[in-house]
Amino acid sequence: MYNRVALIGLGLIASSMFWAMKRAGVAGEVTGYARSDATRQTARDIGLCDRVCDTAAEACEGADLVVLCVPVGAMGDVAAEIRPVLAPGATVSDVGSVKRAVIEAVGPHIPEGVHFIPAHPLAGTEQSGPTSGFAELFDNRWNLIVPVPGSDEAAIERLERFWQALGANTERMDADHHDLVLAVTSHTPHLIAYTMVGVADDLRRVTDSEVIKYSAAGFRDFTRIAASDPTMWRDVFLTNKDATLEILGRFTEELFALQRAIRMGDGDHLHEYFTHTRAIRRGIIEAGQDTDAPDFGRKPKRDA
Ligand SMILES: NC(=O)c1ccc[n+]([C@@H]2O[C@H](COP(=O)([O-])OP(=O)(O)OC[C@H]3O[C@@H](n4cnc5c(N)ncnc54)[C@H](O)[C@@H]3O)[C@@H](O)[C@H]2O)c1
Ligand SMILES: O=C(O)C(=O)C[C@]1(C(=O)O)C=C[C@@H](O)C=C1
Repeated sequence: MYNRVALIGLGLIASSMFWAMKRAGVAGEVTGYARSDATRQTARDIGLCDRVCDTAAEACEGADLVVLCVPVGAMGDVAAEIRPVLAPGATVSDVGSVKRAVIEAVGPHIPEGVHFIPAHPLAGTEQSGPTSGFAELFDNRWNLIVPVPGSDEAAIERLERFWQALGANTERMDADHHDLVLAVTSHTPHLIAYTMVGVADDLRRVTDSEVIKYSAAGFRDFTRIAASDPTMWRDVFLTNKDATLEILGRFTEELFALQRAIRMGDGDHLHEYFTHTRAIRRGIIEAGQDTDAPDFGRKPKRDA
């Protein structure tokens, strides 16, 4: 599908892309670059990339697909660095969790004749670094393709076919809409998990290690999410500021309403609220939209 693919930033997403590309046989040579010597050495040691280069420009020379896999806040600098070697007809894409900020940071560095097609695979784990990737990460996951105005249709379709070969389902989305949707489904939930784990840690002296020892599944999931890469998430909140603040504002209002209901002993309010949220979850399962759910494919119990 592409003769030479360059991966810039060799962490969870780039390494998963490499193994998925090898599984699918969709790329000729895959070159890679990471900022630190240690990461480049690890990549060489584990056979991550056909060739690991010492500069981003060297990795991108002659590439017909370049994928920026660095934290969102580093995308602009990397784009400036590789600009001189980008050949007409090549595609530059990225995997950043925020799209408007990446378009603004990278777009100005894309030379005439080079296709710039941002994308965001909705797949990840709390792990990071070159050894954390695996070929199946994108299987049956969405990858949101966010073409900029004037993007070449054939280049977009080629990138979509590429991601589909890596196991993903693709859909196109406008950048601002993407950032709002992700603020709801990913960014704010991460912030809530970080906060909850912080609260538990504040209580550590009272509860000792019992917080973790006896933690139920919900809190354990919070601690998993709160173990995600701090640089990546710092950049997500700094670059998706407006949408995240909007959703956080709404979240806080709902939380205050629930807090008040608890204080006032308003059981009806609580029951009504939880009935409503349960119906939302069941709707998702019934629509077949959560294939990871343990109850996926089973008929939901109506009156449990
Ligand atoms: N982890 C997830 O769940 C997930 C999911 C989808 C998209 N993303 C996005 O993918 C991108 C990469 O995330 P990841 O999880 O693979 O992160 P990661 O921390 O595993 O890897 C990032 C890599 O980029 C390198 N790097 C950082 N700054 C750099 C710079 N200036 N120049 C060159 N290399 C640099 C790091 O050393 C590291 O090797 C981020 O933009 C993130 O928002 C992450
Ligand atoms: O499963 C996880 O660990 C994730 O948080 C992955 C997750 C998410 O679903 O929120 C995180 C950030 C991304 O940009 C895309 C996916």
